Amino acid sequence: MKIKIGTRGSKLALWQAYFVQEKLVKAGHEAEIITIDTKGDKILDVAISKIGSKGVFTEEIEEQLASGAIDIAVHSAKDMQSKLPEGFELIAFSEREKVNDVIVSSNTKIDLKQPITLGTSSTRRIATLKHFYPHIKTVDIRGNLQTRIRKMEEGLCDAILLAYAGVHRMEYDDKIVHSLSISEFVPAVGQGAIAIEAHEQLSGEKKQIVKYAINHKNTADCLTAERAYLKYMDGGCSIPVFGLATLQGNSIEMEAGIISLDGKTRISFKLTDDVSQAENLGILLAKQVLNAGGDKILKEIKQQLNK
Ligand SMILES: NCc1[nH]cc(CCC(=O)O)c1CC(=O)O
Repeated sequence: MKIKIGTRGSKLALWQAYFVQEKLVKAGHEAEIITIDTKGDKILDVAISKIGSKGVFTEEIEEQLASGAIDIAVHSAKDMQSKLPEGFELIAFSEREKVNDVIVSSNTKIDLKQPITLGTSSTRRIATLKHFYPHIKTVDIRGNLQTRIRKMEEGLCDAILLAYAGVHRMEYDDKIVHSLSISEFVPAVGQGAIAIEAHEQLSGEKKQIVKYAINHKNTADCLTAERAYLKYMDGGCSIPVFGLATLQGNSIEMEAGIISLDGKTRISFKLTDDVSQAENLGILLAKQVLNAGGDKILKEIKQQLNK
């Protein structure tokens, strides 16, 4: 069976598409990669949070899924909205990479205790820095990893704050000067995992092939909890919420929360349950976070981002 894989054309997106292609080929199938340009790839001079996060990297790809021009689309799970448009679903998640954030720099002496300037466009990272490292300045930085590193070396900032997964996949491990702790920088929902999106019209046979070749059950269970949290919080990737689930045997533990944009208020809870309750766990955490003042933070953030 031949599977047509759609992907954005960025280096990281292509790495992920080749990774999926290789798994399908190893499972005995043919797999072709088709690259698709999206709004998010074309608009490079505006912070994503200001374009409006809704589907900037997915709209054009979903058109191709709906028409059947491609069978599946490969995405970073982190970039996927919590509510997909009608007719689309995530049918598999690959085994997750290390989930932490890292500091990348050409200067090995970067010291987080100093008042340095870090490049990042993520509201979660900016708010987390304001909370734990208020003396650090941040500057908006866009573009792929290669572009960001060039901007840093040209003097825009001292270092960049990124997900380990992307840095590692792009083979920039030697520029990592710090690994950030996941107790302070709790990652974004889905960080480090690759998601496979399909349209409901995809044949059952192709869906099975893809699930069998790609899906990693532990990762999928964790992502079920995390994405239920994100959905209940009504958040996309531009809201400073975080959520990380981990599995130990049949027990799933999840930490989730939200930080106000000024970094002053950080709400976080941890819960554990049986893995069969993954979705409920995410919803329960969202209810706790909202009740503890997360609802107010969310409202403020939505007002600020809409300005
Ligand atoms: N927000 C963009 C994005 N989407 C996925 C990754 C890296 C791979 C991953 O986290 O799964 C990145 C870059 C980053 O946040 O540093």
